Amino acid sequence: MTHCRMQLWPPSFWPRLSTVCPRAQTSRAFSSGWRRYQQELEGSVGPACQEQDICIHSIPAMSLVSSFLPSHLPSCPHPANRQKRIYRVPVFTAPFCQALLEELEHFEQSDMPKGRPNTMNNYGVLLHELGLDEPLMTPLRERFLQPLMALLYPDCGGGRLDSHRAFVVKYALGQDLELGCHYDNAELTLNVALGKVFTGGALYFGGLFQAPTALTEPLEVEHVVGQGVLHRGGQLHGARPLGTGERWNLVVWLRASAVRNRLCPMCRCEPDLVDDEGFSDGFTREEPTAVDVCALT
Ligand SMILES: O=C(O)CCC(=O)C(=O)O
Ligand SMILES: [Fe+2]
Repeated sequence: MTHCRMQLWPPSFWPRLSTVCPRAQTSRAFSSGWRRYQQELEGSVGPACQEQDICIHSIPAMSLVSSFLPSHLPSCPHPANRQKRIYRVPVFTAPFCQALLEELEHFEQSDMPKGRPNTMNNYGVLLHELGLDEPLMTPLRERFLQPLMALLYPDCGGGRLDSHRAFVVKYALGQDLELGCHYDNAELTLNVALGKVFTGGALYFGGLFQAPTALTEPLEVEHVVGQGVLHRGGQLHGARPLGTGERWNLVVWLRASAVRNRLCPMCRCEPDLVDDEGFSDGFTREEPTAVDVCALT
């Protein structure tokens, strides 16, 4: 893609990153961003990107396949299992996945402070730490996932998604290999395979955790690079052991405060809230409905 309207990293990050990621080793997207940054510093902004550059920061360049657009929805999501309401959808093109993987590896190798993606995975990247939450994940949720989820899961808050926790999980020999059976702190989840080359690691799905059924015959779903698997957060699932190679998947826990404010998806009780920053866990304090006293007679 040719668009490169936004910087890949907040400028304050870049001088440090350039030390840990020598330019020769950076991806085209990063290099073009770096070029642009240098030009801006010098006060002479030249052409933003080369034709072949892939910029992962702006929606037009996200390489989302056109079939993801709502107008194509009826034929787009492929039910991996109708009864379990698990769907497969194309999300990213292969070059986009490649560009994103390169950025993830640069970040992994850098000495930037890093949090764990979640309490279960030890390896991976939080998208907001990479600077990709606002420019990439929020538009992905608002413009692409919301209409899709509203159609597929109206009863789970699919039409009322208002926050997310987005992270990439990484599996490799000597690191995390598999993921035990769990449910997500999410009303709905998108899991997109980014690569690389690997064997094993299939996702498996059981019943809803609210109505546990034994995992005697779980549904196995193989990864396809660029494709996403959609499921309800409460659907019990896990990942089979990696055989060989490295597996990286983008996971977006989608949250609807209108649902979780009443029923916490983890403890199944009404939540007891404490103040926190950012999206936090996706709960909100609902203001009491205002009454227009002037209108009362
Ligand atoms: O390993 C995977 O791709 C699944 C990750 C997952 O289920 C999660 O992080 O909630
Ligand atoms: Fe999960």
